[in-house]
Amino acid sequence: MDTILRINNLSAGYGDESVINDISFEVEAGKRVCIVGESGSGKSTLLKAIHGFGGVTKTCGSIETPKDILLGIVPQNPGGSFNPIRTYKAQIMEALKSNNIDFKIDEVEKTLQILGLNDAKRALASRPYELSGGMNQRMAIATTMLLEPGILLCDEVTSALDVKTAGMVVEQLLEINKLKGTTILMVTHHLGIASKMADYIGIMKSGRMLEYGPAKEILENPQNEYTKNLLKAVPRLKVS
Ligand SMILES: Nc1ncnc2c1ncn2[C@@H]1O[C@H](COP(=O)(O)OP(=O)(O)OP(=O)(O)O)[C@@H](O)[C@H]1O
Repeated sequence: MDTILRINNLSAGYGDESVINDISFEVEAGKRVCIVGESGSGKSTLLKAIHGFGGVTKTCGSIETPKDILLGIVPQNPGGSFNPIRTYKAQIMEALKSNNIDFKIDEVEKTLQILGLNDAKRALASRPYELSGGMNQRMAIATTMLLEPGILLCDEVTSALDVKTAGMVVEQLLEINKLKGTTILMVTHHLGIASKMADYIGIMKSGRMLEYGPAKEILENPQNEYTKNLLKAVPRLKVS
């Protein structure tokens, strides 16, 4: 399997100050990776450094992806990336146009349906303020997916959702990965979500990657004390 993302000794932060330090890991194409860590551990900063936006500056190391690959990011609060009073259809058309992708209604509706938005016509005619948090989150994932990213970067996409809706969004991300083979890199503070979704898990604390490896190994045989304690706080994990 080809490596689609290689991070070598990366340090990055804001201005001159690094908030993530000496991070190295690789992601194979088509895999699902979850980076888990408590609030402030640097997960969003890592995603922003990979995506190259959000004012994050790289102070050391490298981020390698294949040439011409598009990195799609679903931010923590997608509300901020949409105009609340314009229809999703207008905003999706605009996003596709600026990436030189044709708006094909069948393709758009199919993507919305994979994400559980079965009444795609209604969703497209809606404005963000008219939809629930869960629906807006799925519209954000759908819009990013329509740009055909090689890697889908997801920043805490379930944190604002109730448990049931969060579970649905995770199922739908798994479906996207299965149907389209999209590599997914998701950051979350929820080890339970990582256990459901990830092929590989990285554990971050205080800007460092404490351990990174196959999900089964991290969940069943963690090497780091911090990971062991995190696992104790999630008592009934099952790895399928
Ligand atoms: N725009 C910014 N300017 C300066 N410092 C920032 C900025 N954004 C984040 N930080 C700092 O970087 C550190 C890591 O924050 P980051 O948002 O990456 O953590 P996180 O693990 O994603 O947290 P959360 O789960 O709460 O989103 C924190 O100390 C935070 O205060």
